[in-house]
Amino acid sequence: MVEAIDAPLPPTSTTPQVQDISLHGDDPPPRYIVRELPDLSPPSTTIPIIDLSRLLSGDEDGGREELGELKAALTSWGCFQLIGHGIPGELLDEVQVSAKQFFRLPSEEKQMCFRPEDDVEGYGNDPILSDKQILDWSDRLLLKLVPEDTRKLHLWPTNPTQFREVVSGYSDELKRIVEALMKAMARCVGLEEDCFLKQYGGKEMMMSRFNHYPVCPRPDVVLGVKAHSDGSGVTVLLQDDKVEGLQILKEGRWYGVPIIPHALVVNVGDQMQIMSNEEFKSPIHRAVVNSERKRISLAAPSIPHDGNEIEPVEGLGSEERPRLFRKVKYSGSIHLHHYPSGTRMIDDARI
Ligand SMILES: O=C(O)CCC(=O)C(=O)O
Ligand SMILES: [Fe+2]
Repeated sequence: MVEAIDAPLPPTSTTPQVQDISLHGDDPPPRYIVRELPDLSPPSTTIPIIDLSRLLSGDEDGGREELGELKAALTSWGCFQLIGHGIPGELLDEVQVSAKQFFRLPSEEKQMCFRPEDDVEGYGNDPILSDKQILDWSDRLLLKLVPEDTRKLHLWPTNPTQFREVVSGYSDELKRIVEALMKAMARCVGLEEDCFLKQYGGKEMMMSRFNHYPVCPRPDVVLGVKAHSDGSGVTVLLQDDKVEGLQILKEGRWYGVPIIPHALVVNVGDQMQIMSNEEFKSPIHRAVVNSERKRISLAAPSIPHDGNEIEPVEGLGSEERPRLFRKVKYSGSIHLHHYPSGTRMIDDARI
């Protein structure tokens, strides 16, 4: 993780896109060299696999068994591979292809999507908040998906032409899945199924972060995304269908997460760790890069509406396990402040 930052500086647009640095095949500039060198081939692990269609089969044996598996996954790894989610494989393939086509365009053609100086949405590299910050070897396109009427469509790619339709279709599917998962997460620890969703106040937000990791001649000294936990309630990640790179930290060791075709990687975020009084873990994870093949991923964090207050739900604290967090007001800018410095908003919320 990077060192704590000093007072934040305004983002600057003068740093080149990683894609452009990568085109020349030069070694990464010093700003990208991490202090803690990544292990490029850690043990691969089968993180738990959860079947959503079984989870939704109610009180039948399969449903109950799957709820037990879900609880085990959330309390141990804080993440799992989701299968049986009902999203057609062709749609997932189209999302991958559309993202790859967009990233492949030369910088001039992505101009209309460039992140404005005063915004977090749009296309750009790791936002720079401090001179000391070590930069991620990735470019990203950040777009709000939900609420639909707050989408900044002027930053959404028009090339490739199918991008908007495909991503909107995927967003509708994600909304359905996230709602079903939030309810199942409550049920698996014996709570009212709406208890987590209620804290979203009916005004949830879902972002999309398209990550592009260009090839790097020195993957051993950079990170695509530095070690972090997500600031979300839950995040649904569509991994590249061919190139691995996601790693998860468990009990002090990094594990590589293998690709399961058309499965989605779901992880608990800090908000859910707070709401569940730390029953569920928000895992530390990172992405490594590759000297031969570029990689993409699409993370969709689902978060309470800016300004919503969240706290551990009633029924999870006990004498042995007192309430661990105070009530906190969530704001997207809190997470953005913490991410570059490698610190966690969740630690500020601890009692
Ligand atoms: O690319 C990946 O596999 C991980 C991306 C990620 O963790 C994120 O965007 O929050
Ligand atoms: Fe993440």
